[in-house]
Amino acid sequence: MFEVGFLGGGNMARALAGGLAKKMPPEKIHVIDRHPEKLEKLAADFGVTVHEALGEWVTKLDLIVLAVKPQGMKAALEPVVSLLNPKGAALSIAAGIEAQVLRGWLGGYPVMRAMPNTPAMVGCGTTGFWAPADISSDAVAQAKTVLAAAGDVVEMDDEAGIDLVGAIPGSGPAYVFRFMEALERAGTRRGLSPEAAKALALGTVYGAAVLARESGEPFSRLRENVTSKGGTTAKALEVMNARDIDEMMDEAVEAALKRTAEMKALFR
Ligand SMILES: NC(=O)C1=CN([C@@H]2O[C@H](COP(=O)(O)OP(=O)(O)OC[C@H]3O[C@@H](n4cnc5c(N)ncnc54)[C@H](O)[C@@H]3O)[C@@H](O)[C@H]2O)C=CC1
Ligand SMILES: O=C(O)[C@@H]1CCC=N1
Repeated sequence: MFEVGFLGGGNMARALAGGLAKKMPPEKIHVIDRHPEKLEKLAADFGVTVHEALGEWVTKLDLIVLAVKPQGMKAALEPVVSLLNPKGAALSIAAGIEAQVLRGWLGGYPVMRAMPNTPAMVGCGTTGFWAPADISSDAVAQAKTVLAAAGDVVEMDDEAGIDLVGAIPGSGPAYVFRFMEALERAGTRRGLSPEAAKALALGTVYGAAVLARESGEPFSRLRENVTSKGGTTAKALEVMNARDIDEMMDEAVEAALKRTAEMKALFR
């Protein structure tokens, strides 16, 4: 079994390490973070090996997962370079920093990229994964093992696919939560208690998602199943269509992609 280390023990690392701890010996999962309280919680919850400082342990890692915020990545990698296991590889989950750039910061070390999302915290992640052609099959298999422990993994043909994964399932939970907030507000405005409004909005989205997944039907068919001719749903959908929800989502995804391009340019 391989040894994996997470550089950064924040939200996403916690999600991935927590999932992985159920699939492999947790002591083979290492995490370093600047916040001792995050490390204590990771060790207590999952039994993973935690470190407050870099050291010899890094030299034994087969896979190092780069899980700090993009802005702090370059500084975080500098002291790591001299400790890297020459037989290993890196997997970055950071948005907007290209593999080539990371590879440069890591002195030529091989770098794969992934874009997870926060539902990974409950094992329901949707993660995009891409590996350059010169990465060893062992490293690819290890990276996929790490990512698959937190949900579905979709392999991308090229690195640009990672940007799209970022703009759809990566940021997407926030789009859905924003919709849930709006539905909840529509309830409270009409006199529902906050608890009831929250439960109704959550049940709506949860039930719709499970139905879509289990039935495998096209979303349009599922929508039609709800929409009786001349009924209430049709009237509500008329309002949404009049505001052009397709155009709105398209613009939202485009804005996320534009920001990714800006970030990539900043880090080049
Ligand atoms: N939150 C999300 O929905 C998604 C985040 N990502 C990416 O995942 C990465 C991590 O994001 P989050 O987990 O949300 O951030 P976070 O802020 O929760 O975690 C980052 C952690 O890195 C630690 N850290 C920073 N510099 C360090 C250093 N030099 N050495 C050791 N630890 C250090 C911080 O203390 C923090 O705990 C980011 O690059 C982000 O782009 C990717 C997909 C989705
Ligand atoms: O907003 C962000 O930059 C990160 C990347 C995908 C989700 N969160």
